[in-house]
Amino acid sequence: MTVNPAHTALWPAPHASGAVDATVHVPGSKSVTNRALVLAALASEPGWLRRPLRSRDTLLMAEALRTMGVEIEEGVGSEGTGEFWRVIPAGLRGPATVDVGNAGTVMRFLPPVATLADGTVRFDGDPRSYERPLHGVIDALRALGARIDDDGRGALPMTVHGGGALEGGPVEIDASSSSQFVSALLLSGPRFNQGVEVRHTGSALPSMPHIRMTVDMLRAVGAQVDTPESGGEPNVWRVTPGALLGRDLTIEPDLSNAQPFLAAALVTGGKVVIPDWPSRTTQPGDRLREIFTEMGGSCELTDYGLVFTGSGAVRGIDVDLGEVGELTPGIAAVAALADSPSTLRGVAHLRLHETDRLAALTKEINELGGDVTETADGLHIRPRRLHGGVFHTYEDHRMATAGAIIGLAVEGVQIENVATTAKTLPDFPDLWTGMLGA
Ligand SMILES: O=C(O)C1=C[C@@H](OP(=O)(O)O)[C@@H](O)[C@H](O)C1
Ligand SMILES: C=C(OP(=O)(O)O)C(=O)O
Repeated sequence: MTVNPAHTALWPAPHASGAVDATVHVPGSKSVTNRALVLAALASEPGWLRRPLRSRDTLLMAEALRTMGVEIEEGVGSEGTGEFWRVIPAGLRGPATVDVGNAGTVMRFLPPVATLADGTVRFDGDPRSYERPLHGVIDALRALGARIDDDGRGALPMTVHGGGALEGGPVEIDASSSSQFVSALLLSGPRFNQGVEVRHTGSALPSMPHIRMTVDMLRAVGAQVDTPESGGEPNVWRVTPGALLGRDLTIEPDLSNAQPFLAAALVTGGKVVIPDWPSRTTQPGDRLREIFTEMGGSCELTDYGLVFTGSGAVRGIDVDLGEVGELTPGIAAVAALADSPSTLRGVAHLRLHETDRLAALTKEINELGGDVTETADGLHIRPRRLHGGVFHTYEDHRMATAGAIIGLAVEGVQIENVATTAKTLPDFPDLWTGMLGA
C-alpha cells in the first residue's frame, strides 16, 4: 500500500501569544450545500446556489449528480455575490459510478436519488465508507421497491439498479446510528410515486436539527411535509409526492466550521467576529452560542454577524450533545483546557463517524498529557496541564481542528495531515493563521 505523504505530514499548530482579535469569513455550510444540490437536481426547473461550499464533500456530491446526468455550471456573480452554481436538472440516468469519499451526506442522500435513475448506479468510496452505517437506507429502499446489490453487510460498496421511478410509501427504519437515513429518504420522497412516510423505530434519534434542516429546505422548494412538530405522530415524517421548484439560495456560513474560531476567542480570552451568522437557522452550530457561553464566553448577534468574546476563564460543562454531535470534537478540545471537569453525553453514534471520534479524542488528548475517559455514550474530561506532541487525525477534519484549538494554548502541538480539513473546510490552515495575524 502506498502512503500518501500528505497523510503523514505534520503541521505545527500555531500557538497564540495573546488574545485573538479577528473577523473570520467562514465558507458555506456543508449540510445546506449538499441538500441544496440534491433538491435542485430533483427539481423540475433550474436553480441557483450562491456562495456554495467548495470542499471535498460538496465537490463529490456535485460530481456524482453530474455523472447521473445533471448539469452544474459554475460561475462568479457580480460584485460581492461570490461564486454560484447553476443546477440544471435532467432525466437521471445510469450507468454511473459515484465516489462518496467519506461523505455521510453523499453515501446516504444519493442512493434514493439513484433509484429514480434509468440504469445502474455503482456506489464506492474511501475504506472508512465501508464501515459507516448505511443499512437504514438500503433496507428502506428495498422495502419501497428498489433493487440493490450489496455484499450482504448492508454497507458500501453497492449497486442501485435504478428503474426510472420508485413506488415509495410507508417504511420503518432504525435511524439511531444516523439521522442522515431519515433525511435521505425525505429528500427524494416528493419524487417517489406515493411519496414516503418514514417511521423511526429505534432508540434515540441523533442530530434532530439536521432533520429539521431537511424538512425546512424541502418546504422551501414546495414540498408538503408532515412532521412530529407539525402535529403528526412522534418519530413519523410524511412527504407528499409532487414537483419541486428551482430555488435561488444563498448558502449560510457553516456554523460547525465556525466552531474552532469561536473556540480560539474562548481559550485565549479574545474576540472573534463571524460575519453573516444567520438570525434564524436549523444548523446545529447555532447551539455554540449557548454552549460556549456556558463555558465562559459571551456573544452578541448583530445585523453584521456574531461577535463572540472570551472572558479569560474557560469552564467545564456537563452537556448532552446528541442533537449536535458534530460539535463534540471542538467542545472536547476546549474542555481539555478548562478549569473544571466536563461530561459530554448522548454521542455514542460518533464511534461510526469519520473515525471513532470518542476513541480518537481520548487517545490523542491523553497522549498530550490529558485525562479523558470514554463512557458508554460520551466522554469524561478532567483538565490537566498538557504538553506538546503529535495530534493524530485519522482522516477526520474535526480531529484536525480540535488539535488546532489545543495548539493555541499548548506549545509544540503538531497536527498530522491537516489537509484532511479539506473534507469541509479546505481553507482552514490559511483562515487559522490569518486569524492569528500571521
Ligand atoms: O445531515 C447532515 O448534514 C448531517 C447529519 C449528522 O449526521 P449523523 O446524524 O450521522 O450524526 C451530522 O453529524 C453530519 O455532520 C451532517
Ligand atoms: C459527521 C460528519 O460528517 P458526515 O457528513 O460525513 O457524516 C461531520 O462533518 O462531522
